[in-house]
Amino acid sequence: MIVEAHDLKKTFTTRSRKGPQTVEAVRGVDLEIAKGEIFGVLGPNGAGKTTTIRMLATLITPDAGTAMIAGHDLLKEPAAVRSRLGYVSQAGGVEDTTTARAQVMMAAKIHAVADPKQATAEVLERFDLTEIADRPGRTLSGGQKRRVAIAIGLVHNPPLLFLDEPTTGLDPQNRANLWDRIEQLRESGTSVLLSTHYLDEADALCDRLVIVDHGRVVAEGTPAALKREVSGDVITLRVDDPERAAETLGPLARETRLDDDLLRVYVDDGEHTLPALLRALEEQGVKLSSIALDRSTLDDVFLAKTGRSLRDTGAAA
Ligand SMILES: Nc1ncnc2c1ncn2[C@@H]1O[C@H](COP(=O)(O)OP(=O)(O)OP(=O)(O)O)[C@@H](O)[C@H]1O
Repeated sequence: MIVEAHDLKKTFTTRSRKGPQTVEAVRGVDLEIAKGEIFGVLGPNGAGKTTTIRMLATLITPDAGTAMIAGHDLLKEPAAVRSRLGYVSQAGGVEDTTTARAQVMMAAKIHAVADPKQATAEVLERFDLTEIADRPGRTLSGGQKRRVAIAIGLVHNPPLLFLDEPTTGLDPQNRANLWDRIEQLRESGTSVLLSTHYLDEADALCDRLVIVDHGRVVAEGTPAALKREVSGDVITLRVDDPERAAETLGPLARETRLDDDLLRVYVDDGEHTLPALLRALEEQGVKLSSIALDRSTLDDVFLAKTGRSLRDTGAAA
């Protein structure tokens, strides 16, 4: 394991007009990241993803808990931990006035890289940034800035990279480009801890992930295992009498869930359950206005674990 974190906790206290207010941002998180894997932390806004990553990156001190990172104790050997990881914040951390090259070079010097000039040139080339390397940060596109931020995080060649919501705000093309680059990191042996509120990103990129909500891990596993655990397929129906439909279909399903006027029916094999399900509804005189069959998604996992949809929490999917 390159990261083994146990029972991490962090509470923030802020002053407001009503007096001090406390927010339990992280309430006991366990994480185990194997060498060479892309590990995801998926959750809605405010779930505690950034706080968790910042604790593991030595940027804030946990109130409780322990972690070993690349063989070093987070609390006792923070400098050793810091030298073994790259951290790319949500905002990106690219300055407006300095050139991309100067910013990467500065990071190389801070990390006491043996040949900073050479290491800078190499990492810029690796991220297709050589051509724009001598332009100031403010002239770069969103996608280029994100790549510069990753180059800054990787210039000292750490075995572990933390990416906090790396694709938020990027257009689909730049997002796809960054996904490819993150996958290349895995191929080169770098372990990646990635936070995201995008379901498709977690599903496409992560070897394993945790789903966090309100500062706690609510599910953990490979995307496929998590989806299997919830159920194979989901049949989503809009009907005139959802309660009666749910009662009728209960015996045919692993589980039924009513979400406003949408009825979700979780079954092992949707294709073969569908005819029986339609017959049952017809026999009961329930009128159907729409029906859809989907393979289950990580949102179904989130819904099953928390009782709400990740799409409804304000996080785009
Ligand atoms: N420095 C701080 N002071 C006070 N409260 C904080 C601080 N940092 C985070 N919080 C609160 O802790 C909770 C968790 O925040 P965090 O940024 O870790 O969530 P997140 O999952 O990364 O969310 P997002 O997807 O919006 O970045 C939120 O309620 C947030 O307002």
